[in-house]
Amino acid sequence: MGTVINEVPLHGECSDESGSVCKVRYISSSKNWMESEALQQLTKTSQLQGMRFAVGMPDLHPGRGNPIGAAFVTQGCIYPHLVGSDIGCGMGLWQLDVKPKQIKIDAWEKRLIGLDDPYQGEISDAIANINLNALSVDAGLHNLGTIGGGNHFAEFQKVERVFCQDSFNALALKSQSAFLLVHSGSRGVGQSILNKYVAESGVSKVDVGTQQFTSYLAAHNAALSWAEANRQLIAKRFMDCIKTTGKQVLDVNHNTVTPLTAPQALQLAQLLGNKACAAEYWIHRKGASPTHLGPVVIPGSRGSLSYLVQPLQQNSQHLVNAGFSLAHGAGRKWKRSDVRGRLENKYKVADLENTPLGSRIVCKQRDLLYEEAPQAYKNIHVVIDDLVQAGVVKIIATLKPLLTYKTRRK
Ligand SMILES: Nc1nc2c(ncn2[C@@H]2O[C@H](COP(=O)(O)O)[C@@H](O)[C@H]2O)c(=O)[nH]1
Ligand SMILES: [Mn+2]
Repeated sequence: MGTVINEVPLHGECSDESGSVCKVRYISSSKNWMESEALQQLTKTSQLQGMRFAVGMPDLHPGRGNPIGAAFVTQGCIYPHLVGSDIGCGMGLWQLDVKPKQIKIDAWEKRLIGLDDPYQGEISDAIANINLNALSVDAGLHNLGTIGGGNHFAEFQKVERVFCQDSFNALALKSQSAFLLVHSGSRGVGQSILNKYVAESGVSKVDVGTQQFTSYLAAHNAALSWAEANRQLIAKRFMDCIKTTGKQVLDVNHNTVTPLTAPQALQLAQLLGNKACAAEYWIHRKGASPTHLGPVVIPGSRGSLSYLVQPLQQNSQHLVNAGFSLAHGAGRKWKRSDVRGRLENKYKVADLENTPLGSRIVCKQRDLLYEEAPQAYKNIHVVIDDLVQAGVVKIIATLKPLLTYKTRRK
């Protein structure tokens, strides 16, 4: 264990403008695909003022200036642009009251209608937990219950293999059930919040305790509730379409900024040799799942397995080393703009609408169908193995895609 934790640069320490040191690491074995551009972005971001600890996950890949698949701990300030525009994007998993054997892919595909359109039903229950005033931007409720574009999706899955029966049972899961994995976030709401607090003000660093800090954080927290409500309504709409019911197994956000818990802050202060007030630590997760909120699903792509994993609490040193965070997916291997050129001559649209695992894709946008091809993603098995080697997770089960819904809009 530990051989997959790499220090960046040679001794893993960068200093910000104030001269304070930030430890920088990434979790990756030699088998994993890791782009130098992603590591450069990790190092550059770690040099922001107030940055104390930066950890790249095995799914680390380049973003627009800042990498995706990373956790950044600051002290005394936060950076809204590191959370990004899709505040509260996350993965929710539902166990359905239907068995994979009962799933008729052709019939189900036909029944998934109207899901890109605004939800016409009653939403008062769905929005009950959202602090709409705190959002401080238009609540965008016409988008609630819709997946959105990019790599967001809703996917029917079945259990491929159970690795840890005890943990599987503890979650009251049944291997004979079908599952629904929903990946979506706060849609336009998160983008509006980012515009309001960063683009419009031109300020990227927000000091803890300022009025702007209090107001951004309230909007951010309301956007987390919006995103969670969105995934719940998406799941309800999908279940309604196929006339089934189900129960939520988990729901974990991967784009957030939150305070470290008191025990985490103490552990990190020890690691950093920092005698300053540990309570001031804030952790930004951009495409990274937390390790302290129970099991998470780490998906690969529409053409590969997803992993249900349990973060390991036994060895807290491993968790602090990993920035109390996990990969949130396989991570992009190819840039969106490159994929079509690489695959267009090899695969027709019809080829991409089915996967070697036997699953079906609903995606009527030709460009998106190519951009999201499984080949564009890193190898999920290697990403998961790196997390296992780093001592931060155990595998509970793997899930296999049956039907992935992206959009019917052309
Ligand atoms: N099972 C599926 N996994 C997918 C699909 N499209 C993308 N992905 C994986 O999800 C993460 C999400 O990344 P994010 O940065 O947008 O939050 C991505 O890294 C892929 O590994 C899919 O259709 N099905
Ligand atoms: Mn996401």
